Amino acid sequence: MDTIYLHGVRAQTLIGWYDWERTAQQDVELDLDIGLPSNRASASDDLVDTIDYDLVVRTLRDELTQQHFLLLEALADFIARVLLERFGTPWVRVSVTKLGILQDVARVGVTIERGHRT
Ligand SMILES: Nc1nc2c(c(=O)[nH]1)N=C([C@H](O)[C@@H](O)CO)CN2
Repeated sequence: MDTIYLHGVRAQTLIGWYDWERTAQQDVELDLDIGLPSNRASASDDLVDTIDYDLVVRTLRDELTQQHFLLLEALADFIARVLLERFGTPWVRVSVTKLGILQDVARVGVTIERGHRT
């Protein structure tokens, strides 16, 4: 399966288990590996035959500013569902990272996979 990757995508959302985290949106970093429904674009050289990664980034940034989550797991699942349901990806790996939220821990996050990799 051909894939598109988008790594180190910064986005903002309201997220956190604790009340103090949910007073303002915070930056999260996304690492996305997105399976393509076909490899048609390799031959056609046409954007309509693939997933437009620019549209993926714009869609996710827009959606995440309108949502709120308690856990990173729920945020990752939301992103996976957008990619599966709206972009037609058959398989996706989503990593979401909080930056500097824990003392002496640079990055903490979760990774999930959804769909089927062929
Ligand atoms: N498995 C998880 N553990 C924790 C999460 C999470 O999203 N998934 N979140 C928190 C707090 O929101 C944390 O970011 C700040 O203490 C704690 N544990």
